[in-house]
Amino acid sequence: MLTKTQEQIFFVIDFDSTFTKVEGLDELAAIALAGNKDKDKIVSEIKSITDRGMLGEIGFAESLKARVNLLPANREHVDILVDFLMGKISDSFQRNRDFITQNQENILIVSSGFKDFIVPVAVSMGVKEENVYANTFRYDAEGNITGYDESNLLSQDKGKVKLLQQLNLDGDVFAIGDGYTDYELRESGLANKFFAFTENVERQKVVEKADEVVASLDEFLYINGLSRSQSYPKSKIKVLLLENVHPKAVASFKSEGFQVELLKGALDEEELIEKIKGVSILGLRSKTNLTKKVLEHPNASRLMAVGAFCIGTNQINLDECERRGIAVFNAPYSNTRSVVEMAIGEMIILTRDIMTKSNKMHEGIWDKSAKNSYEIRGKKLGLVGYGSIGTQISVIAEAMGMEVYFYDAVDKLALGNAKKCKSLEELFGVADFISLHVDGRKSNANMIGEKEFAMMKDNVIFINLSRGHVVEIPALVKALKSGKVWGAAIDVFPYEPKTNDEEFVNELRGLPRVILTPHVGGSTEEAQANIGEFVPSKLLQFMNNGSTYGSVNFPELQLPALEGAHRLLHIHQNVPGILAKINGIFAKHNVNIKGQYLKTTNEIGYVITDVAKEYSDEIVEELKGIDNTIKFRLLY
Ligand SMILES: NC(=O)C1=CN([C@@H]2O[C@H](COP(=O)(O)OP(=O)(O)OC[C@H]3O[C@@H](n4cnc5c(N)ncnc54)[C@H](O)[C@@H]3O)[C@@H](O)[C@H]2O)C=CC1
Ligand SMILES: O=C(O)C(=O)COP(=O)(O)O
Repeated sequence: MLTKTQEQIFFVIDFDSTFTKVEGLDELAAIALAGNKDKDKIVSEIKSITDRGMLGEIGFAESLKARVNLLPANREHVDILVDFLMGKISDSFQRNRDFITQNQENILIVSSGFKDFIVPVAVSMGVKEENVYANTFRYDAEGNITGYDESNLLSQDKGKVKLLQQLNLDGDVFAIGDGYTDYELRESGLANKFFAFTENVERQKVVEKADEVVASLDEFLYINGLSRSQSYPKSKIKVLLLENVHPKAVASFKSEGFQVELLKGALDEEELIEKIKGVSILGLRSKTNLTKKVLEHPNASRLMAVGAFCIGTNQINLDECERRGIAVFNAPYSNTRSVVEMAIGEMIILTRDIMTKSNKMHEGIWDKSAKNSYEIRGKKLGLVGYGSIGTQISVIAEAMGMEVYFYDAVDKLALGNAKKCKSLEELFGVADFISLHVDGRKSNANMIGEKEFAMMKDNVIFINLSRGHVVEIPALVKALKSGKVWGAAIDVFPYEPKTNDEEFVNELRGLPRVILTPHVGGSTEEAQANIGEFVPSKLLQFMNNGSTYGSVNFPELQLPALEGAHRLLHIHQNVPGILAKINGIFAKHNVNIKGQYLKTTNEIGYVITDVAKEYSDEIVEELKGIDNTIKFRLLY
């Protein structure tokens, strides 16, 4: 029997779908029935009985009996289940193992599941075996489950209530769970509070009855001011991901406990203003414009970080983000290779006139001839923009026997035998192929128009996989129709549909020898998966320890891991004296600084201070109150 002082709190925690992500008995059925032709039918029958029991639609004793009767399981299946459940412990429980071990005297697992699989899992997390209250299976001599101990209170209707009555805990009782039977502890007056736990399942009927709804154990600990691994629960931090970013990105944020919403398409300004409300982390690709209007709207006031799940960041008002203390990250190299391969492939397709030949074949026309068909070997490639993509194309094109020329706005080292041109005019005068790889900065709008096409050699092959606004489409159409441009491959357009449901409208449609692709230069499985890992890792480093390494608009700081300290992040306008004021506050309160880092841009300063554990709310308020403060964050 547990007896505690009055101020003590007992944490009565449910197991299935709370401590672990799944329902143990359902999983046991799936394991036991593996290979059975009626598996799906029986498992879904068991699941539906579980759900009805959880919602209080049928009595618990009836639901348990019905489920165990349907279960052809044995000891071996239970062992397999234990291994499986070890990997299914709820993420927020795993994060807060310390809380469990430190409070093991007061943590009770009260479950209508079975000790046979609960004890090993709970004990592995620091729960005391004697504090696990659950049913036990009965087995026959061969180890087959034949039933369960029906005298156990937890196998009966209102079993949890009966058990708590018997335990007669001396202190406050907080019940945490996802099911109706957990709420019944509160209803009966045996628990002071019921916390509906929604990390794994959310049942409306249970949520409605709760004193508090907690999306994670972090949130429960935060609400109750208990020691925890996250200073602020991530389940309260909203992540909005747009433009169908890779599922890996969603998984990274979810496994850290964030509240994640993924939308398939891009959003226009008004839609984004609506959706950005309460969002702290925004993920987008090339089609969503993050404008000043969106950023200055009160709905965007919680925004801390933006991830461009692509290379280009021209769609984001980087300066406005910086002024507002919002760090922006991108994936500068993850899709480089994909663009390179597409550009090279398109050069070959166009110069062999494969589009025309293939179209004819589909119409049944066999036109075997070498007319208008050339090799790329020995031809001159002109690259406009010699950055990550341009240089990689340069190396590969040269290896394929092309002569490479390039023009870049800044002085770039020529790779291999590539030749640097001093002007666009010089480049256009010599190139048989022109491929654009400049970035999408505003000043590059309409960089290629009638005047530029006129400078090019006749019958040039023209490729644009950079940004749509770089090329004047009417001028390109004219150049194609006049024969100045022999063929073109265009992947990016001044206006691009927001989703796959919108029609693509453009004057280039229907022209011969023009490859049109829906902005897929960087859309390969490999690139998207790489980006889906890379960008979240940057965003998470920023959120978890303040590192801004790789940010495209923020002072870059790579910080050591945070150990045994509080980390205070202060973002301010870059005016004289802020660091002195910050340190003045620490000195005044006699707080020992364990480490401090400062980096500035023209616009902002970013100061990170690691302090010994003790600090007061007063200090935090004073730090936030320093003039010219933009944002303040506290981590541990
Ligand atoms: N179609 C697609 O799916 C994709 C398109 N892109 C586009 O490709 C662009 C280039 O990517 P990276 O090579 O990684 O960028 P990068 O920043 O490494 O290279 C861009 C180069 O263009 C040069 N440049 C900019 N404006 C110029 C001008 N007016 N004249 C001459 N040179 C100029 C810059 O100095 C720089 O060297 C991205 O910014 C993005 O817009 C990138 C990935 C996928
Ligand atoms: O990486 C880039 O800059 C791209 O243009 C690719 O954009 P996307 O992610 O396909 O919208």
